[in-house]
Amino acid sequence: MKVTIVGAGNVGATCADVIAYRGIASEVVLLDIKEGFAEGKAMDISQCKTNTGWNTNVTGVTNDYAKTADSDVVVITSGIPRKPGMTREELIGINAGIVKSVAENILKYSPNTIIVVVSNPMDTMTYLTLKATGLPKNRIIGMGGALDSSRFKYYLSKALDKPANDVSAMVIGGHGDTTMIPLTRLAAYNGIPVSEFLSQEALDKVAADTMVGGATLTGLLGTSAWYAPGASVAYLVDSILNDQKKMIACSVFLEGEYGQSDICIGVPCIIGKNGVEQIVDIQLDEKEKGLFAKSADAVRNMNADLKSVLA
Ligand SMILES: NC(=O)C1=CN([C@@H]2O[C@H](COP(=O)(O)OP(=O)(O)OC[C@H]3O[C@@H](n4cnc5c(N)ncnc54)[C@H](O)[C@@H]3O)[C@@H](O)[C@H]2O)C=CC1
Ligand SMILES: O=C([O-])CC(=O)C(=O)O
Repeated sequence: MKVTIVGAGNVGATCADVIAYRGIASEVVLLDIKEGFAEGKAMDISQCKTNTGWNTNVTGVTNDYAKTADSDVVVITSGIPRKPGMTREELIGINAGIVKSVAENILKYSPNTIIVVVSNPMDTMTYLTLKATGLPKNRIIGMGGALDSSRFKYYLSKALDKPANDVSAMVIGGHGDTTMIPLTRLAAYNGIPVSEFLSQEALDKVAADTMVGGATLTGLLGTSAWYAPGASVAYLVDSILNDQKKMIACSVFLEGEYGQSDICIGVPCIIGKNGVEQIVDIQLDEKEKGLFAKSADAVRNMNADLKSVLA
């Protein structure tokens, strides 16, 4: 199984590293526009092989799409990250052009691939990729919910003072500081609702911390996060390549689900060898429905800025 990762920066290289050492794919190609950069990252990652015991073939190329031919999955992480004080939405001006041209180049050599979009603003970049390529909706997946849900579980585990892997929880909606919807009502500690253990005030703080999880890290690091983002992409790619049919919150094209159409936004999906195999359309309560509609409005407003790129 072959995975191409476009953009060998912080997120792309981390994703390649996790895919390699976990043996998720047999071949990983890193592609970057910066001369020699992807080659260097691939070499550095490959020199881990003998001390960490894995065999994935990791190579790097400078803008040579021929080397990405016949990829089963392509991950797009190319573009700029935000700096402290910025929103993800402010990246659209530069990233839209990059994502569109990358998606078009990829399809020349991998017409049957499944594309995972990571570059921000991710929901809008996912919509752009779908519209620009005309690919069937099951083959375009935006990664955001897997990461946001892992942050939600992290903050819940801190509040509970219990292991994160004993917590089950999901974030849906847009991948933005104000558009994420942590589904607190459905979060559980070993099957028991977290409201049995935490006050409403504590739960509200967990949800608020989750929503600004990326901004908090950007403030601390000076650029946006990469370890959890890279691992979250690898988790999603694993479910596709190894047909695991995991339920993962992903940004996908909606046609009536959750009362929305003509938009890519985070909802629970079954992810397998065909990409998005099912959108899990659960019943939200009235408050959650309102939040989802508001989140969709914000994402749709952002999509309107794509007019010139899609013309
Ligand atoms: N969806 C999500 O959950 C997350 C999204 N992101 C987003 O992912 C993107 C990448 O973030 P980082 O890896 O931290 O940035 P980075 O700056 O470390 O890496 C980006 C790489 O893209 C390359 N690049 C730029 N234009 C290119 C092109 N036309 N073709 C090929 N490569 C190109 C750059 O040379 C650079 O190496 C950002 O837009 C960031 O906001 C980051 C974390 C999580
Ligand atoms: O915060 C950012 O800009 C990068 C990102 O999407 C995340 O880490 O959630």
